[in-house]
Amino acid sequence: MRSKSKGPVTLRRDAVDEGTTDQRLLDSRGPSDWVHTDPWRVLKIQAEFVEGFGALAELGPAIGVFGSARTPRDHAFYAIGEEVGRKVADAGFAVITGGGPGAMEAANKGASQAGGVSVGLGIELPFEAGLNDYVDLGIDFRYFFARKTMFVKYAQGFIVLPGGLGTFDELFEALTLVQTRKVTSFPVVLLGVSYWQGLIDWLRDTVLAEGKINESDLSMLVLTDDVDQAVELMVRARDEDLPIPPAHRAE
Ligand SMILES: C/C(=C\CNc1ncnc2c1ncn2[C@@H]1O[C@H](COP(=O)(O)O)[C@@H](O)[C@H]1O)CO
Repeated sequence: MRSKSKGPVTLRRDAVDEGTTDQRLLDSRGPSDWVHTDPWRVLKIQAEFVEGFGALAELGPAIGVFGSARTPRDHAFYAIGEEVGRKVADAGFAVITGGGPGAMEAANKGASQAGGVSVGLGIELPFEAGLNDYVDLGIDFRYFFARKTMFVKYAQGFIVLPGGLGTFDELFEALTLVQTRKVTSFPVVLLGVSYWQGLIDWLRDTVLAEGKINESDLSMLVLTDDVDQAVELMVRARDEDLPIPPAHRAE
């Protein structure tokens, strides 16, 4: 009687199939179009989560720093980004950025040169930029949503430098997750009063006034030019588990 075992499964008579699982795995002659299908993509997505969680699980307290990929190295906000990275690292946090150029590079530079943990969560883009030179622990993601999960899972607060669409996306993702209680509250500081004031005014005078957000949503945001104040807020939230003090909230 023909009989075959496949793991816990026993096959007999006509149920017996040809070859072994290993043979099928190692055979390169079959169709390969399945690598372009969604089930295969799901496995790649899973792999990104596994790699990300594996690399960051033991990171310790960390602050996410967002900001424009286009901030030139000779711009004042590049220097401020370096100061943020350095002071956040000096306060005992790892710095997590998008790993790209501009404000991200500045924050990674400050953190790395201060001897801190400088993390970059890069993203595959059509215009290849690669991880900046100051990323000491880098992970490259294919999928934006997997990468964004890493920011909110491993950062305990966010400092947001002036930026464009990518920065807005990351900022509003963080705010939405707090608003919908998908994450417990964390401090969010907008650094650069003159850059961000217009957004705060619009949020208060239009969005809040029209009842599209609550006062508590707006009060999640702290607006300042003072890097020390931004870092102090992160430290207080970590050490004292304090809610954001009302005096620091955006007017
Ligand atoms: C524009 C150029 C490269 C872009 N490279 C990026 N690498 C990593 N992360 C990026 C990149 N661009 C955007 N991001 C993410 O969005 C935020 C900045 O976006 P913005 O539109 O510039 O504000 C940033 O925090 C990243 O996480 C070539 O110079």
